[in-house]
Amino acid sequence: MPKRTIVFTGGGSAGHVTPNIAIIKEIKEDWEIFYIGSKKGIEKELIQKINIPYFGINSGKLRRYIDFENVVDIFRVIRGCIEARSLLRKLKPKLVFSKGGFVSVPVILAAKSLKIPVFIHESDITPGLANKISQRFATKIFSSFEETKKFFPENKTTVVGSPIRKEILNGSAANGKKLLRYDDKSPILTIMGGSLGAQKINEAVRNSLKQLTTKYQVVHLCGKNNLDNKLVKIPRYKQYEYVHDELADILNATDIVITRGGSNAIFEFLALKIPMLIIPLGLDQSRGDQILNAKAFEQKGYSLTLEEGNLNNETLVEYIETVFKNSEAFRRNMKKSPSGEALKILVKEINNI
Ligand SMILES: CC(=O)N[C@H]1[C@@H](OP(=O)(O)OP(=O)(O)OC[C@H]2O[C@@H](n3ccc(=O)[nH]c3=O)[C@H](O)[C@@H]2O)O[C@H](CO)[C@@H](O)[C@@H]1O
Repeated sequence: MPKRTIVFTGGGSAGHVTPNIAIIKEIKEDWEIFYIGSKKGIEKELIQKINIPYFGINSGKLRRYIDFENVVDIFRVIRGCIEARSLLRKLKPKLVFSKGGFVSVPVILAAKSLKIPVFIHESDITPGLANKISQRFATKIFSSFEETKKFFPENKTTVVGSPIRKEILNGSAANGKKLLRYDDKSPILTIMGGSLGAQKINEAVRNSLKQLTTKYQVVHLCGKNNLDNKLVKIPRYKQYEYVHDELADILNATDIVITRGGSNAIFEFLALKIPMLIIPLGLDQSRGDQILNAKAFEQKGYSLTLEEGNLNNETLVEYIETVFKNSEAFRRNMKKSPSGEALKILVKEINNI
């Protein structure tokens, strides 16, 4: 029997791509898979790395306010819709699966116009603008957080959790330590500033390196173009722009983490039971979704939150100390969290279409 065809979309940041990758890896034996993303976004590199045919379309950044760029972007979105429609007519998918991000909007509009069913997944507590627009065209909506349900029509929304790439759960701590050339004696502290890095966290970490490296062996995932060559010789400090296959081993070797409040990252740390200090992106740079993600995790006793407005060298060291002291309690709470079935549920829903 010929394989059915599915088109995935989503991009702009890794958080709108890695859950798609988790699903793609599970269904690739049974489905013909294509990806529609932007021409230059991070999704292009991530998807080509797993050998899935990739189509780049025009897409405009969606903003909540009106300015000249916005007007130009409306034309880009229209061009994107035309391109997506012509691709979908050619590929004839049974389903479009979207993880959100602005590139997904033209794809979903095109799918709707061709009567192709659309599933969307929202990772954050409050929906992003793309998913807010897309929800009315979606056949089914899935979310990571229970709290998200109220933003979507009840009859088509299901809370499933966050689909996590299986390899993340199957890493080896021993291989991670070998890769880092770190020993078993001091705890390993990993810093992940979101897939695009995080300037303010990078600065605070680098200004506190003396204190941090005295106690911890530090791994700093600092984002593209954020390496600091002056620091390469510092003992017990390793920096990477972005890690791919090595991430699973590094995380499995990690004792404690400093992270942005990006939903996928924090659900991965939860699945691996790594105590977190979450420094969410502030309201000046986002709609505040990470602050809510962080609060929800803190309330459940998985993490501590340090708001970016209060971030400096002293508070960073002080808060990380508190997380370290409470690691056992955090781990105990994380062990009680509902087990991650998201991937299994989504694969089943896709196969049942
Ligand atoms: C600035 C911005 O808009 N951030 C949003 C974006 O974050 P961002 O793209 O940072 O998203 P997440 O933290 O959710 O996910 C990052 C993903 O990248 C992976 N990773 C990261 C670093 C690395 O070196 N290797 C690697 O594989 C992580 O394992 C994770 O799977 O999408 C999230 C999910 O909608 C939102 O919660 C964030 O608010």
